Amino acid sequence: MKNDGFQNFWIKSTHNQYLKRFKLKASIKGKYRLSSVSLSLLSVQQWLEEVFGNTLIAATPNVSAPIHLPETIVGLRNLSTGISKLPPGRRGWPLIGDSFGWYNAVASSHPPRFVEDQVKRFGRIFSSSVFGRLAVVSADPTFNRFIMQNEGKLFQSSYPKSFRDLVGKNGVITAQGEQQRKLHGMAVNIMRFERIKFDFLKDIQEVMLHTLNFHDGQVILLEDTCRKVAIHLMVKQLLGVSDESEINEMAQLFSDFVDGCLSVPIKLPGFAYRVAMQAREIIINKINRTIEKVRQRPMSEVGNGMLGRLVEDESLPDDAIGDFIINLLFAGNETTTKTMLFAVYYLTQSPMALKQLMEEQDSLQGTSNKGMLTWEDYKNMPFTQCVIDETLRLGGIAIWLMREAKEEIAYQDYIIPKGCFVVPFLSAVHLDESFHKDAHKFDPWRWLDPENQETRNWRTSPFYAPFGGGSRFCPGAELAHLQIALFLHYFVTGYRWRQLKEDRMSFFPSARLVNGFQICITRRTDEVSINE
Ligand code: HEM
Repeated sequence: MKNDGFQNFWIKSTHNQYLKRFKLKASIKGKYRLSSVSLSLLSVQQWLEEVFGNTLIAATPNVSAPIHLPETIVGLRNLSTGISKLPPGRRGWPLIGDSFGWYNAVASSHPPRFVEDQVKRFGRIFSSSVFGRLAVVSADPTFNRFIMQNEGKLFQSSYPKSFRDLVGKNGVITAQGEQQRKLHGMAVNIMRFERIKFDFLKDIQEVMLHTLNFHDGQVILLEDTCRKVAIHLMVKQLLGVSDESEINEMAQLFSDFVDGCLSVPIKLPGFAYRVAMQAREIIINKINRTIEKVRQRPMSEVGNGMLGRLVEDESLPDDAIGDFIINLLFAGNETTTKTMLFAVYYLTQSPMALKQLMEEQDSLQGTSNKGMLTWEDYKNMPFTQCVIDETLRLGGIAIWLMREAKEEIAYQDYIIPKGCFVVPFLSAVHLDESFHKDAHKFDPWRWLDPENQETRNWRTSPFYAPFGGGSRFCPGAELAHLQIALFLHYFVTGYRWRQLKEDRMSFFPSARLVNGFQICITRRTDEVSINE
């Protein structure tokens, strides 16, 4: 069998078999050392490794191919025993895996359709290669809950290194174990119900009145408007800044930062990732200066901003506060922006729902000063809440979660290898006809049905989890609901609109409408019906 330090083997990789990772790695090395296209393929591999922070796995489905392996790495006697049972699936081409399939899926208006196709062939839990990493994907509500509930024990979140560098290692999103739990607890505390009620209600409305200010006939891209609203909310809520020019400056920095988080991580000048890195540095410097200022002020003058409260609490060292704030910014900004945008998009397509929502909002009387809504008003918007819940179900803002197996995990008949990427595909469950009747229809009324109340509970329901679950459950969920409801209030009571350009959803690099939802705005005067 010996031949120049290499041995010839037939490695079989079928849907149900997974060749242990080091062997595949060895096979890649062996293979490309003998390949005439080695250099270009290797550089692609290195680039992807940088992007995804992991070694790529090449497995050729349903093919038996001769692969040359360096004798020293192989340990071939283990080959027959080192095969474990992965969920069935399709892993695409060597090296690139099923990246094109996944890219096409997320760039389409409806990524779960791709998952649906796999589910039909392989079942609700299947294996794949997601952007070059061997992955187990789940469209199974029970398994999704299992993954989320076992965060930190069997699974942990998994992000590319470039993303971790940008959001910072001290932030709740990238932190693991004890540190994650501590930071998560702080985020929950800072956005807890009573605080939202007293601290945020007025601030949010001030931002709405300031940013939703259009003249008759104005043409806008609603996506830009929603982004502006969300960024202003963040600046105000996180930093407690109220000076106009400072808000604008921070809004620009925040916007650059968020764009970079969602871009390809090219560190060259002019690229969004580099701009975001620079924005990050300036934001952190500003936060540090603000911390100094807060410390010099008497307690009573510490503002409403979360930063002020964090300094007051004294439970985080200064150098961790910046990362903490930046994490909240990332987690809350894009999600809120897109939910506001998609809600208006769906309402535009559903005149009945829009009419009912407008009637509900028109009927609310701001009882406090300057016509602002009170907490009681907010609690009196049942249909608006249904619209938000339905937008989150159908729009799929956080379509999937990114996890990694911390150890080899046995689930049902399957073995999930340690290090394997694990993807609870939330929106595949949200759009599954077996769990939601007419799942592809925008039907906010479904949430009024008494039979659906258990399903609707986004804290516990396996069938509806727009805010995730387990120890990473979104600490901003209540705040997000409040912000979106108030946005809808000020938008529909102040304006009517006409869509000017066809649009469709895409989910790459993040959830969006490809044309930004171009609309022409008309100020509402005293009419009450949009169907006049
Ligand atoms: C409609 C809007 C929102 C949606 C759909 C949403 C969705 C989610 C989801 C699905 C997760 C779980 C991520 C995971 O398990 O990996 C999450 C986590 C998180 N969200 Fe939200 N979110 C929204 C708004 C917000 C807001 C407004 C904030 C705060 C300003 C926020 C802060 C966070 C944080 C800090 C985490 C990380 C928690 C952790 O890893 O421990 N979110 N969100």
